[in-house]
Amino acid sequence: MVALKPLLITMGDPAGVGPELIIKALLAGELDRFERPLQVVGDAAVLQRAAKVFDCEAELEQHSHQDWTLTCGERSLPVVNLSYLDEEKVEFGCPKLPCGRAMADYIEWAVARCLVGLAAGMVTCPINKAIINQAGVHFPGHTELLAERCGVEKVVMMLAGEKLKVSLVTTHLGLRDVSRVLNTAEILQTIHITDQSLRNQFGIADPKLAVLSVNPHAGESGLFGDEEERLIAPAIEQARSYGINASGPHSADTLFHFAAKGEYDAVVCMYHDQGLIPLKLLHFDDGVNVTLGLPIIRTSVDHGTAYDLAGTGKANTASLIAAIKMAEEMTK
Ligand SMILES: NC(=O)C1=CN([C@@H]2O[C@H](COP(=O)(O)OP(=O)(O)OC[C@H]3O[C@@H](n4cnc5c(N)ncnc54)[C@H](O)[C@@H]3O)[C@@H](O)[C@H]2O)C=CC1
Ligand SMILES: NCC(=O)COP(=O)(O)O
Repeated sequence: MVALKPLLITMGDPAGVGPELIIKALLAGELDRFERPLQVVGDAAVLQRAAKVFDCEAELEQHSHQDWTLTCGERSLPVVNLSYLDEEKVEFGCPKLPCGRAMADYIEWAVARCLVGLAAGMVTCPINKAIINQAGVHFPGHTELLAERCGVEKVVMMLAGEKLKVSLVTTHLGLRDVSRVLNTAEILQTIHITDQSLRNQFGIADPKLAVLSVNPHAGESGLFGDEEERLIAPAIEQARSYGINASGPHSADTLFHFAAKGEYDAVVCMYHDQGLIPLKLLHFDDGVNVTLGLPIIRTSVDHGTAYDLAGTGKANTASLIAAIKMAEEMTK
């Protein structure tokens, strides 16, 4: 039998909840349920320290320069060790510069491994976007970094839960810049990539997409802005001419009520918070962030570093588990 390629889990910010989520999921036996091997990409000593949060002694065994095994109780976890952070520099809940380079290195290693076909996909734990930038890695998030490393011009950030899926035309930028950068071509690409991914990766035969407006009341016939008539409606028209079942521009205030009842397979949103507020209202615990349009599989937790919880063991593992399950589904 051919050995299954591993799914890589990047540890995220060593000062955030990523390390303890991995350990908590491991101790709860959640990671045992996967047939496919999992490999953590991070810092073995930081993971060992995270085990102490759960009063669990974790042993480390080094096999080669990078390959380690972390054993907590009955369970073991292979770790690709990419950093040797000084414990004093990794205080729980206190993001620091040396962690910035380390968390970028975990992502870089994982994406390179996926691109050469040595891993089945990557699941990411949260990073601190400000700190990776301060460390000289100039990307606003995983999504943009991965697009660049994979040589893809347009990818789509989708946040997915059982009741609601949202995909975003614009991602990490200030609200005042949204209208300035919105354009018909990118709206159309977002609709197209969302449609293709729902068909090919989520197994939905004829996805029904709702495309949102950006202004109140869908612009009220131009009284509150003209992006709907000028930019969004032409994109929807073109998408429909390609056979995509897209409608809109819908008023964002009412549309989510119907989408959450199952009337749409996904909602195409114009900016980050437009989609993420309803998504997190419904799926705060178990939502998954998935990057559509990449040549590799990448899913992620839907939340951030949760510094207020780091070191308490209280952070919920449901989003990490859902992200691993989704990545596994996408390999099929
Ligand atoms: N994919 C990624 O790498 C993401 C990274 N971030 C980064 O995270 C940092 C903090 O961002 P915030 O806006 O504070 O969002 P956050 O998600 O870290 O925290 C917001 C609130 O949600 C709670 N929370 C988060 N995850 C939780 C979990 N697993 N279980 C229980 N409660 C949880 C936190 O305790 C906090 O009260 C920022 O630097 C941001 O850039 C934010 C979102 C995604
Ligand atoms: N709020 C979701 C988010 O910002 C995710 O960013 P990324 O690091 O996955 O690009």
